[in-house]
Amino acid sequence: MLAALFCIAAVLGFHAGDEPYIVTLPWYEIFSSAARAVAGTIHNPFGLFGARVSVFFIRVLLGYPMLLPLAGFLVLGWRLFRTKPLDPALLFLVYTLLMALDLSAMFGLSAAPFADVMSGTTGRMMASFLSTIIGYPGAWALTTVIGVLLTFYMGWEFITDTIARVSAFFAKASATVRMIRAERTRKRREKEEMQARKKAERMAVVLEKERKKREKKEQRAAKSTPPKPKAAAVEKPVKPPVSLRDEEPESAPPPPPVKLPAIEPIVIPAEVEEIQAPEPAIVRSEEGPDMIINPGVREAEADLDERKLKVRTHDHVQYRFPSIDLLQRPKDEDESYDERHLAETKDRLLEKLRIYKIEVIRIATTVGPRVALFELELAPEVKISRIKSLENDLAMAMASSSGGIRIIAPIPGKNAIGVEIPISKPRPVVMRSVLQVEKFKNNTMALPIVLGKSISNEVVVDDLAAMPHLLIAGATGAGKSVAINVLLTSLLYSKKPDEVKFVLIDPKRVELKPYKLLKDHFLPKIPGMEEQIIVTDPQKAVSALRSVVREMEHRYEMLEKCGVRNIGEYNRKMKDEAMFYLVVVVDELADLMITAGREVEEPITRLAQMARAVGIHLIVATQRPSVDVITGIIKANFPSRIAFQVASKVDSRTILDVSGAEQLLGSGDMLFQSARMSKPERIQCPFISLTEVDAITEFIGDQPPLKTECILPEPPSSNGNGFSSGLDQDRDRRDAMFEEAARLVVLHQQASVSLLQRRLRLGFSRAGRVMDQLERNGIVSAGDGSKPRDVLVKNEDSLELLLRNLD
Ligand SMILES: Nc1ncnc2c1ncn2[C@@H]1O[C@H](COP(=O)(O)OP(=O)(O)OP(=O)(O)O)[C@@H](O)[C@H]1O
Repeated sequence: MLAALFCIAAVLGFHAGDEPYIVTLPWYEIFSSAARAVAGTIHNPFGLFGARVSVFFIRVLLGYPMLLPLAGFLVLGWRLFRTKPLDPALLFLVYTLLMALDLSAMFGLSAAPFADVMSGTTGRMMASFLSTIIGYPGAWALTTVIGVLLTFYMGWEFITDTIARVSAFFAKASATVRMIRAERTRKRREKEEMQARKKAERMAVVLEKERKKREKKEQRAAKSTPPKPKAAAVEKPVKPPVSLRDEEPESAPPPPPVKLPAIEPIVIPAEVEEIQAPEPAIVRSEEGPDMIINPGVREAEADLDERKLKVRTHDHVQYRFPSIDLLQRPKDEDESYDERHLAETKDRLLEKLRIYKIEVIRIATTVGPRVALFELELAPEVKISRIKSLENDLAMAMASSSGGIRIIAPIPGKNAIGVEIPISKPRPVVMRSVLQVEKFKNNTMALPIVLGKSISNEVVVDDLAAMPHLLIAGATGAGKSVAINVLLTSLLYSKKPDEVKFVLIDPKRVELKPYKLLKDHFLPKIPGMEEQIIVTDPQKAVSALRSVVREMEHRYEMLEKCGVRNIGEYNRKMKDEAMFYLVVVVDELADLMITAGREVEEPITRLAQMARAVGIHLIVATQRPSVDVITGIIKANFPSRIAFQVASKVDSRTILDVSGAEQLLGSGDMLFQSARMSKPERIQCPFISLTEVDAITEFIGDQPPLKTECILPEPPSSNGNGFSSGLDQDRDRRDAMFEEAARLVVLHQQASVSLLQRRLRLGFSRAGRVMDQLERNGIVSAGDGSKPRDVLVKNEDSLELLLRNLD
């Protein structure tokens, strides 16, 4: 590589002025005293030797086209240095050599002034030979055709690949710059919003002070008015116009007019005037405090198609990520809200609170995709416990025919209550809009999944690997299947087929059908159930789950051997033998629990308890949120849960431990609870249609399959639960590829899982198992972290003897 680099630099440093000295200086005299005498006059930056090399390449060989094969050598050296497979680099080297010959012959045919440095003696000789035999036009035609054919058949892939890499590099760089800019804008906007909010608060205080001052003046004025004997009622102080404490019964007669001193105009400080800027909007109110409408989060958008779409898998298959254009654009991008409806709702809320004698000093609202959250800050003397006891009454009092009202009392850490109320003009959330954000495009999560949009319109993206398992429950038709499609689609848009695999269990037989098309890319095979790409039979589902448990046990052994604690560390250490993540999706746990009960609960619990560290994660959905399906033990091991609309408070408690899901609106309106959240968060799940799912799966299914098959371990027989005993049986049973693998490692005297993967086209797990069997049978040494194993059998004869004895 260094030699190629030096030659390229020397050729680029070629200077015609050096020629007279060099032609008289043969190679063997380069270190002589005569050479030293001319050294001072050499122009080439690499001295005498550089000049000698450049003259040789340019004058004697092929001229400047020699740079092409030199670049070919450079690529070859680089791949050697990185210990990567050499086949593509060798092909490129042959291509560059042939192209250099062809180009220098072409330049040899031309009469251009620079033709001599572009063709060299060899090029000119080829040109004169060709023109003598087939004439000038014939020679031109032949060299052109050869050049085109060579490029088309040998160099095209490399050229397009290089262009793609370069453009991906620039796209990444520009995305980073855009992200930094967006981040700065976001921070600035946040700061402005914070300032505006503070100003609004200050304004509220100023207004409150002015109001109190006015009240006092009015009271003083009323007192100083001489009493009129026949009009005792007028002695009553005038009630302040704005207060929730204003508890005068509606039937009371209006106070008679009193001549009040002229009210001083309220001087609004300059800074308060600024608040009337559009963000945040303020809804003025004649009764009760003004309402601030929070602007909500504006997500930084990003074009997902600008990332590198064409990638290579570990087994060197080209894979293309699905384009964002397979997803439909939102029909209506109108982000406006109905301010009148908000003001009316706020008035209704205050009216109800007034009945309970609760004073509100500040109101703010955030308008989400389907509901608005009203945050009501209470006067300091109002006790939170009182609010808690009123929670149900308030919900009933505000109840609308469509439901959807949820009370959060108190909002964690605040003396405020939150009331979520459906808005009159819902804003649909579609899959495309939640994927086209910086947050998703530039995420560094192991398994990024989009959950939807929060009430503040923030796109919620979480890492399934950190969750580490997800339970989804809700009544039929509430949006579970759409949510599962959303989760799987998020992973398909961000992960390559060698990074993640799915085991799909669908007792309902219809929901996950479209994913059949992913069989050559994302779905591993399970021995004994090859015909069931998506597992639909409950008994087979048990076997599939047991097979995953085996895989988990096997992965633990691999981590132990490598001396690491989790998949992240393992993949960092064993880059070429990285483990893929495995996501197990069960759509309808109830159907499985009814037919297989304990048999299914056991592997699910085992996986939920242990599989996190080895990159196996569960997504389990059910439409029956009852305790016989979501048992205590399952619940305890699924700290992250999603509840869609359910029929009763009891169901909501079964899923989330709190009520609230019974008040949801359906159609993707959900509550998400994770281990790190104190209260569930309301999120609108994006919508993705079956047509879109079909388009994505067809797009992936049409691509060339991976070379290595991914096969999970054979599940233990269904008699008894013997997971660990199954492991011992597996030790005794040798893989069908065992002998072939043994011959391969002995022939190459090299033992690595990636060699078995590549040469025998085995999946990662299976290759790992075969390697373990080779170790147990004394063919290779035990693995020691990242150090390669030794091959203990030194020749093929000894191996054949050993194999015969094994049988
Ligand atoms: N996120 C969403 N946005 C808009 N509409 C939705 C959303 N999710 C679901 N829907 C609507 O609700 C319908 C039913 O959704 P889905 O099939 O996901 O329900 P489900 O909970 O899986 O029902 P089941 O348990 O019967 O399979 C969808 O066809 C769609 O019209």
